[in-house]
Amino acid sequence: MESFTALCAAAAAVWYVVLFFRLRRRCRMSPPLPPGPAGLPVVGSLLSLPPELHLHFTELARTYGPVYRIRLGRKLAVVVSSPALAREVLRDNDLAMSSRDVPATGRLSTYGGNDMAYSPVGPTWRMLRRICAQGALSPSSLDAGYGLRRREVRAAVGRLGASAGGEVEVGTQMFVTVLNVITSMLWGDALGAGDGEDRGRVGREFRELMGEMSLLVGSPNVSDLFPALARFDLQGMERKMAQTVVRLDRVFNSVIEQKRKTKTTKKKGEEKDLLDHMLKLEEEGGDGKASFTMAHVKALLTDIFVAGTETTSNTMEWGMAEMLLNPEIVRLAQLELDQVVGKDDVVEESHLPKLRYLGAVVKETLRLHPAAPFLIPHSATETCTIGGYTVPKGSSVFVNAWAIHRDPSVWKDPLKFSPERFLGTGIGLDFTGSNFGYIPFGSGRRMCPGIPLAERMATYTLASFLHSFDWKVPEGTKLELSERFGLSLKKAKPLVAIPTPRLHNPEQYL
Ligand code: HEM
Repeated sequence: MESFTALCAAAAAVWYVVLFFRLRRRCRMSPPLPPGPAGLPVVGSLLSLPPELHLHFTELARTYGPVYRIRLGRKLAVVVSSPALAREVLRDNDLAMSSRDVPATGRLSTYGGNDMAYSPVGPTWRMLRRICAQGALSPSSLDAGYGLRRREVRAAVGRLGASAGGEVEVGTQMFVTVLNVITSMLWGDALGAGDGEDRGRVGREFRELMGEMSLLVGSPNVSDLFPALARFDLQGMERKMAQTVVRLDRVFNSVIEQKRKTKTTKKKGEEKDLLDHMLKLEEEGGDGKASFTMAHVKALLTDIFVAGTETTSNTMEWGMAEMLLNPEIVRLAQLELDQVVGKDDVVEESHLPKLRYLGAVVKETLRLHPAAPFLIPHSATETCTIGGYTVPKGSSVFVNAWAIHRDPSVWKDPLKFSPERFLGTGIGLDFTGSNFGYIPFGSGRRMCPGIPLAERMATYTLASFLHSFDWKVPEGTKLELSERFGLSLKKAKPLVAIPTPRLHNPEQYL
């Protein structure tokens, strides 16, 4: 017995020695963690986070370099801020980095993470992307939907024409236009399709709702950083999100009920919208590879609203603000419009490919004001090496597009708003995500599926607003460009401007 005990002790000792050397070798072999602020015990750097997170994360890169780590409660976050490192995350390690943490607020807004943005890569996510890519966002559907976009943009020009000479909140006008285009695309009718005043009211309410959602999803929440405390909802963010979701859910239920009532009256072959397709798929239970439930229907609707409306309308508001600060750019854009469209006609989407200067204005706007400054943060499903450092499995990975787009080693005179930089032959200076110095829509498998719609809507609406009106800021108002951080970066102070008709024929404003 004694010899057996001695044998076990000797075996355990050998095992410990082997384990010790193995671990030491592994530690020597695996690269270190990225550098970063030490932070406090337990909370890490949580208490030093200011509201404008994009500025803070960009500042930290000046101290710790283009890849650094920051501990936020129990969560390790890695922030990358250079094109080469963005490429390593989004292309070289695309699959391992293609997941996302679902924040507690996001779980509520997406009916349990049943949407596209928070689904892990797999059959459900593929089905949701296919519904968009082959459905409402396919080139043929977008071409077929031009009539709806035209109707909404012309209605917006009409509304502005009616308030000509008075002050208008440009962002609200943009938002209502985008919202109505998207609702028409989703379920065939504009939201608040009553008179102009009603539309304005509903649009404002919906904008508040989307703004609230994007702020709640985009802001740090103790529940995510200390999961053990999640049930206390210490910041009240889940409670607020639940209230917002109830309001949105009411809208969805009434539209779905209406759809079901009119389904029987729809003739065979009659144009179907995205909700028709989704409800059919829901009745069938899925595509054979993944199930599709009412939670998926509502979650995908929410995704498209949250990801599609504020991002696009904020981009247009930033574009107008930058132009109003640079009258020469307005002059050049209007000159191009007068040459391509003429003053006796109205802008059509078919003009857009010829509006190269305005296209460059939109690209430059998305460079200086990327709607999603950190993209939608990714999460590592495997331990990876990025920039020579270890990024452990489970880390959140922030690609700081905002910093990359303002990096002086990537862009000449980066803070200057200069559409001309997109007129040359710059390689990959488009929205495909192939040039990692310019990634307003991300890159890789999780990149934005809404690019074709966003590009058309932003350029078409800006073109119509600039072609139809001269714009000025009210007397005594100082136009400035401060930002408010959220899931979508918006202007801290809404842009207020005065439109004056510049076309002679009143019918062009009907
Ligand atoms: C100017 C407008 C827009 C900008 C700047 C923008 C930007 C982005 C970015 C940066 C991402 C994340 C990419 C990543 O994490 O790698 C994203 C994802 C997404 N966007 Fe957009 N977007 C815009 C408009 C739209 C529109 C109009 C729609 C829908 C109609 C849309 C739907 C989505 C969805 C569903 C995702 C999640 C995709 C996934 O995870 O697979 N976006 N967008």
